[in-house]
Amino acid sequence: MASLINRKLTGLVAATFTPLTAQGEPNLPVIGPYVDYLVEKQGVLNVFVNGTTGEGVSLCTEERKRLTEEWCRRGKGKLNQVIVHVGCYSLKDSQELARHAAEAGADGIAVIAPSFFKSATADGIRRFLQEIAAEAPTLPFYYYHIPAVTGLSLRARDVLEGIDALIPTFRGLKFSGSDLMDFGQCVSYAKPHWSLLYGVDEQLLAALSMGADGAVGSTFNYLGPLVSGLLTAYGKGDVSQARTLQVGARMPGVQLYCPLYPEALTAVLSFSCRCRSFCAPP
Ligand SMILES: CC(=O)N[C@H](C=O)[C@@H](O)[C@H](O)[C@H](O)CO
Ligand SMILES: CC(=O)C(=O)O
Repeated sequence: MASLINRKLTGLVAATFTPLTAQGEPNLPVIGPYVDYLVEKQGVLNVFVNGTTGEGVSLCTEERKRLTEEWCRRGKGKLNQVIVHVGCYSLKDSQELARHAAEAGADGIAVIAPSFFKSATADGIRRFLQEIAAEAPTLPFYYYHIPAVTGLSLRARDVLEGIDALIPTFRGLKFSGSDLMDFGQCVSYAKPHWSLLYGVDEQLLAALSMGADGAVGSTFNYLGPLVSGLLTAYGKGDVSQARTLQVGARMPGVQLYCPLYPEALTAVLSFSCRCRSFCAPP
């Protein structure tokens, strides 16, 4: 088997939602059917767990660990890659989750920049990421850039500068921003073994044309076949068809402008996986 670190992540990655019970506990029995639903109905073979859509930062580390374990256990032999978001405000919590993800059998980890106390410099962010990545030295590591949520004004390209010297496991970027100039500069700087994954589903086609290797998004939970068609059309050079699929996709328009989106997504998936689930407050 190719070592984890050498497997390039491409194609669609579903940013999974987190099913909770009415008592606010992770609804673990839903994860098995959720995996089957993604594979069989959506044709999506990679997941990004405990991220924005998964409301990871609203969960405690114990809950995140239980979810990680269940996704890794249920995904085994069915999913290609389970990427776990381990970013927290606390460095030590993030390190603990990074170690745990490795033990649980995750295929990679990702970290968002902390955003309450914002690290003013790219160097500060790189060091924060380095201290987490070092705790899981066998796992591919991805930086998760999502400026509209973190409020961080630093360009992703600046964070990438020299990052592989600090983080030998660095394997790419999840870029959830609409600044395609910054994204293009990341593409231009990237090493061939990095994956540049785009995260604003509504303009994926534009990011493909800038060089995206794949995409991580919430809408691939329910628009998998359509977006796979978009990737195929683009791959064949049929931009007209890809555009028809992109603009016809009726994507929700960046979630942040749509405050009820997590609730709506939870409802759709509760229905699809035939179970009732809830979101994390607030
Ligand atoms: C803010 C946010 O959650 N962005 C997601 C990924 O990063 C996207 O997948 C969006 O959910 C998607 O583009 C729908 O607006
Ligand atoms: C879209 C995404 O990557 C997330 O929800 O974390």
